[in-house]
Amino acid sequence: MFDKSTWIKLPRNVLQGHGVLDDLSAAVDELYLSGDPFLVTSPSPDRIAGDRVRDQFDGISSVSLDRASFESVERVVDAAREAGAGYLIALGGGKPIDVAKMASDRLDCGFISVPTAASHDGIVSGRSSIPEGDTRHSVAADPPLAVVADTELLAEAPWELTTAGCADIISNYTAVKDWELAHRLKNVEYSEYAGALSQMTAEMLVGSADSIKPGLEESAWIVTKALVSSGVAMSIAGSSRPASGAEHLFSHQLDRIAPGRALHGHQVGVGSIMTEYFHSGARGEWTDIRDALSTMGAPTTADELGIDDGTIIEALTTAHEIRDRYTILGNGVSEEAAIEAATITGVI
Ligand SMILES: NC(=O)C1=CN([C@@H]2O[C@H](COP(=O)(O)OP(=O)(O)OC[C@H]3O[C@@H](n4cnc5c(N)ncnc54)[C@H](O)[C@@H]3O)[C@@H](O)[C@H]2O)C=CC1
Ligand SMILES: O=C(CO)COP(=O)(O)O
Ligand SMILES: [Zn+2]
Repeated sequence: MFDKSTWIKLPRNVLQGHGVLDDLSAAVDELYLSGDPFLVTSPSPDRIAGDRVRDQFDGISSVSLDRASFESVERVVDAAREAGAGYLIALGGGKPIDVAKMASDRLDCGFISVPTAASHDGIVSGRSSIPEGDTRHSVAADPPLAVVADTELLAEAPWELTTAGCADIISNYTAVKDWELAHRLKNVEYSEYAGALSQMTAEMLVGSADSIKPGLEESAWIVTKALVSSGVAMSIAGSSRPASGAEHLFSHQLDRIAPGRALHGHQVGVGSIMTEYFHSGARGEWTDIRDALSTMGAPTTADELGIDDGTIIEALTTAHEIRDRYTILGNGVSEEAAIEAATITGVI
């Protein structure tokens, strides 16, 4: 008997372009939602674009968060319940979007993703990434019902947020290699389609490197398209595997040991240089990853991340403990091997 089945959840409307934030209420009308909206944001995005949302939704209640945590999710759930909200609007970077994604799952309602930074590929994905104590949960949640990505707004965001988005996409190269390895060694389920989409997304972004420059709205356009495509790969896979391998474990561990030092995308980019070295050796493709990051202006060294060498080595040797996800790190790399990899690749 044929017993395979799958359920791919994707957004219904994806609006991308100059000034589309002003079409947010029209995009919401198209979804035939009932009840009032509730805004989930964080301080800078609220200051930058909160009023443009409020202007379209009279009297909308809101919560502004400063971090992604299960506590923040509870805060949103309580406040949205109290306000009698019918759906959520997430405005900001990856953190408010992840919190709103999980809260909407708890509230059994939909949410709309309104990124203010092209900094991460959770804009569209059906995963919510939330740290808790010594671990990091990649929680299954529904993807947004709609995405409204205003390239004018995204292009005005600090440039390093866009280079973080580029690096989050470039890390797909090693994430897919880790996924294939886990499939071969541990029989982890692998989707050829999701793996190919994720890898092609990284290849297309690198192919457009010449058009990714500060001050060009086209850069925000190219990077956002890649972030959407990578999020779709995660939705097809039903896991973050196509976009999150050992380089993400390394970054999640840095978030624990050295919180708030560097952006998620920048950390995974540097992680990807070293994990590519583990995959293919000193003459392998780690130089391609480093060069792609550097062409786009993303960090390639510990110094550029603002993180000391010892912390890089600690994160690399303990990254495998973050969660039960088999990668090239296996059961852990020794301190000597970590120092050698970080030194040869010029990270430290
Ligand atoms: N669920 C998923 O599939 C994914 C989740 N993530 C998660 O997303 C988070 C990383 O996303 P980030 O956007 O880097 O974090 P973030 O939401 O903390 O944003 C980074 C900083 O940029 C600021 N910011 C945002 N838009 C701005 C603008 N237009 N102008 C000025 N400042 C602005 C924010 O206030 C914040 O200080 C991590 O927690 C990561 O785990 C990342 C990728 C995928
Ligand atoms: O950051 C992500 C993909 O870019 C999400 O991955 P995690 O599941 O590791 O949080
Ligand atoms: Zn990521």
